[in-house]
Amino acid sequence: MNQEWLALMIGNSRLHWGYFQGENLRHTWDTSHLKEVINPIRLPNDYLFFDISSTLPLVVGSVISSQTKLWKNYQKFYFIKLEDISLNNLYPTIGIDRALATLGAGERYHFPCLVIDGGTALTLTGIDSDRTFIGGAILPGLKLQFDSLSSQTAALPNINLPNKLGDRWANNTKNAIISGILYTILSGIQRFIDDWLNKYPESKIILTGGDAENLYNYFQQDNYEQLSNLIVDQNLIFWGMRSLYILQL
Ligand SMILES: Nc1ncnc2c1ncn2[C@@H]1O[C@H](COP(=O)(O)OP(=O)(O)OP(=O)(O)O)[C@@H](O)[C@H]1O
Ligand SMILES: CC(C)(CO)[C@@H](O)C(=O)NCCC(=O)O
Ligand SMILES: [K+]
Repeated sequence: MNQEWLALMIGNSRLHWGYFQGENLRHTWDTSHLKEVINPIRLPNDYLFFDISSTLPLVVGSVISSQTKLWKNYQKFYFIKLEDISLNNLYPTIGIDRALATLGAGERYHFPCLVIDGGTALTLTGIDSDRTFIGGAILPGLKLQFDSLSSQTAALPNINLPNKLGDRWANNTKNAIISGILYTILSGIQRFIDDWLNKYPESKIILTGGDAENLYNYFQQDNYEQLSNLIVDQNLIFWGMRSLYILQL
């Protein structure tokens, strides 16, 4: 079946969109949060824009209820709730983005899996081979760490995420901030991964979210010995939505 549908993940800093034909994810893009629902939805297709009819089914996951409410009059609106996710032992307040991403990761790469989502917040979420949630962690994401340091101090400048990891022992302010944040995050995540792989040696480790590519590159520059076990996949949440929605097509 090739029915078209839209997937929308309402994240903390922006909206993440996916355009599907049946099971095939044809296009993904990000936009800023909406003030109102504009009709029709505009799908950026490389340099062109074309409009999607508002009758397309829209599958929505959201961690921001005020953004969800904007869609209440949309015709074919499927809102994903935690109860829809076929994973065991999820705690009631876990973010739907974490649940969807781990579901998508397991469906795509097999369970057990550990998902590391480098978003506004950085989260780790681990699922075992019985699709049971084992546990996870939440910390400020990369950009948030840089932003909060500069906004709460007088002398520390705001810095964009660098491509290069740089020297651990820095000798200017900018590089000291980069070193402090990045080396600390990397060692912390490595400890989580190593611990997880001790328990679940056959597990996949999947990086996703806005910072996934950067994190992978930093791990590479740091010569992380588990690099070959890391996968970058920006579409985990969409794979999770697909596995739920496809049943209804
Ligand atoms: N255009 C962009 N806008 C915002 N963040 C970006 C952008 N490009 C890369 N990033 C990086 O992505 C991170 C935010 O990730 P993402 O967009 O996945 O977050 P999010 O929308 O809050 O999603 P989630 O709520 O699922 O974490 C930031 O730490 C930032 O460094
Ligand atoms: C942790 C975030 C902000 C990551 O996007 C989101 O998943 C969320 O709002 N979670 C709720 C709290 C929890 O997951 O325990
Ligand atoms: K909050």
